[in-house]
Amino acid sequence: MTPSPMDKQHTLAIVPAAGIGARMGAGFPKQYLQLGDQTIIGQTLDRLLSHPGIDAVVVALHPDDVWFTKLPQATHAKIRTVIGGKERADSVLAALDSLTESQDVWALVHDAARPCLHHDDIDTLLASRDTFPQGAILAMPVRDTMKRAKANGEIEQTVCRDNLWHALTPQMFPAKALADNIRNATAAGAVVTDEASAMEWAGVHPGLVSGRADNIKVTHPDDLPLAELFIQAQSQSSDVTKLKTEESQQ
Ligand SMILES: Nc1ccn([C@@H]2O[C@H](COP(=O)(O)OP(=O)(O)OP(=O)(O)O)[C@@H](O)[C@H]2O)c(=O)n1
Ligand SMILES: C[C@](O)(CO)[C@H](O)COP(=O)(O)O
Repeated sequence: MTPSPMDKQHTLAIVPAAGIGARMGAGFPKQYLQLGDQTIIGQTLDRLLSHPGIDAVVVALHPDDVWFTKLPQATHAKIRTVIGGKERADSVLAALDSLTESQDVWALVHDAARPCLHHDDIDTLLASRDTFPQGAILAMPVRDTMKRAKANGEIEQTVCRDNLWHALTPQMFPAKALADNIRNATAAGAVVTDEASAMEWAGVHPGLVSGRADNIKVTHPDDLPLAELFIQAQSQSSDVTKLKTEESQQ
């Protein structure tokens, strides 16, 4: 049953963090690369742990992970950990299956590799439950002309970009429905690269919630300096906001 939009929404963040970061080529999992004054996953967890609308954070870790316990966030009272799986969907499902809450809860799934998540985006997604009780995802409309490539590297065709969006995370759904649909979709051999894919497989049409362009996924080496710039810009903006608030209170 979908939790009522009017009830206090018990919301758990799920952070798939069991990947090895092959495309980054760092020699260790990219979520433990330095970003600003933290690791990438440390930035991500701080943003989730500090949001008042998130009641707990379940992190799915690689079975051979030796880094997580060294993080300052590892001992936070709101943090739980599980062992992830072979694919991202398996890691998300492992986290969902670990939930012991008796009441219906919402799962807000966010990639560890998206460290620039802004509280404004979390606010907007949480608020979307009244509009999209079936669940919704943060996303960004495609801005560029889209091309499909041929195997030889030439353009095969231009793809119509009308109503095309980039799926981001967090993606938020009723936890039980999400678990059931990931389990059934993957068992049926469906390609499940995000939570919405599993819900769509079950005939659900999740909502699209426009998100910030700085919510990038750190995937390749050239994503890291960009994430650094976004983290610095957000920090300076937050400092300016704090100053303005202090000035207005004087
Ligand atoms: N079996 C997996 C694979 C990925 N992830 C997580 O899913 C998020 C998005 O995946 P991606 O950016 O592809 O990370 P990696 O799988 O580590 O990257 P690569 O594909 O380059 O190995 C990451 O936070 C990653 O840790 C996971 O929890 N379990
Ligand atoms: C979930 C996701 O970030 C939405 O864009 C994306 O599908 C993750 O893909 P990846 O290949 O696991 O990084």
